[in-house]
Amino acid sequence: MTGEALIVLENVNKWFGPLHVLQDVDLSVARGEVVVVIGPSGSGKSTLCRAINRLEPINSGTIIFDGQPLPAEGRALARLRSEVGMVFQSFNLFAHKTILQNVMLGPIKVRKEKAAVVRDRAMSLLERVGIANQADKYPAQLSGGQQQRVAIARALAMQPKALLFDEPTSALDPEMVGEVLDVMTSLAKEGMTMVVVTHEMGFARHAADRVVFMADGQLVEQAAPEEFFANPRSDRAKDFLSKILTH
Ligand SMILES: Nc1ncnc2c1ncn2[C@@H]1O[C@H](COP(=O)(O)OP(=O)(O)OP(=O)(O)O)[C@@H](O)[C@H]1O
Repeated sequence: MTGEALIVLENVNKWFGPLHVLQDVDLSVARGEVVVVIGPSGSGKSTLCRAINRLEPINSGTIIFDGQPLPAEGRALARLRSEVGMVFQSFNLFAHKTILQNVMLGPIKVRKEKAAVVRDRAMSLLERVGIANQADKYPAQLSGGQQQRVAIARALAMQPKALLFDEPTSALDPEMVGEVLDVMTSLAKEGMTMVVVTHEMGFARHAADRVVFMADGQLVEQAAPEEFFANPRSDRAKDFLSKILTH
C-alpha cells in the first residue's frame, strides 16, 4: 500500500425513492489497498460498490478516481469502466461465446487492441485462474466457480487499476467458494486495489487491509481486520458479528 488515494468518495448520497441508501458516505481507498465491505443485508453495500463505477448514479457528493472526478458519460466514462473492473455475483458471461472469447472481448471492442496480443494475455490470465484447458468451452459447460474465475480473468484482461467485487461468491455452491477466494487472495497479495463486498468473514480477516462495516446506508466503523474482529466498537457491528459468526 502506498497511501496515495485511488478512489475517494466524499459526502456521497443515494436515494431509491424515499429510501436513503447511502448517507453522507466518505471513503478513501489507497492504491494497492484491499477494502472489504461488510454489513447486514440491505445496508447499501452493493449500491456503494456500483456507485464507484457509475453503474448506479448518485444524488449528491463526489467520487474521484485516480485524481479525476467520476465522469457521467461519454468517452471518459468508457475509460473509467475499463480502469475499474467489476465482478458480480452472477458471472454475466456471454453464453454464446467461448471462455476465451469472453475474456478477449473487452480489450478488442472497448480498447481496440489487436486480437493476437489480447489472445496471449487472455490465455495467460486463464492459466492464472486455472481454466486454460477450458478456453474453447462455453460458459454453461463450466461450474459456477470456474465461471466466476473466468469473470475475474475477463476483468483483468482490461488491465484495470482497481477491481470491485460485489458478493462474488454468494451464488456459488459452498465447495466452489474457496477456489474463487484463492484467486482473489492472490490478487490482493500482488497489490491489486480492491473493494470487495462479501459475507466471507475468513476472506475479510486474511486478505483485507481494512474492513468497512456498513449499516443503514452509513459507514459505521472501519478498522484493520484484526482490530475490527477482536474489538468492534459499535453495537450494530457487535450484533452483526455475533449473528454471522455463530451461523
Ligand atoms: N434499484 C433499486 N430500486 C429500489 N431500491 C433498491 C434498488 N437497489 C437496491 N435497493 C434497496 O436499497 C437498499 C440497499 O440495497 P443494497 O443492495 O445496496 O444492499 P446490500 O447491503 O448490498 O444488501 P445485500 O447484502 O442483501 O446484497 C435495500 O433496501 C434495497 O432493497
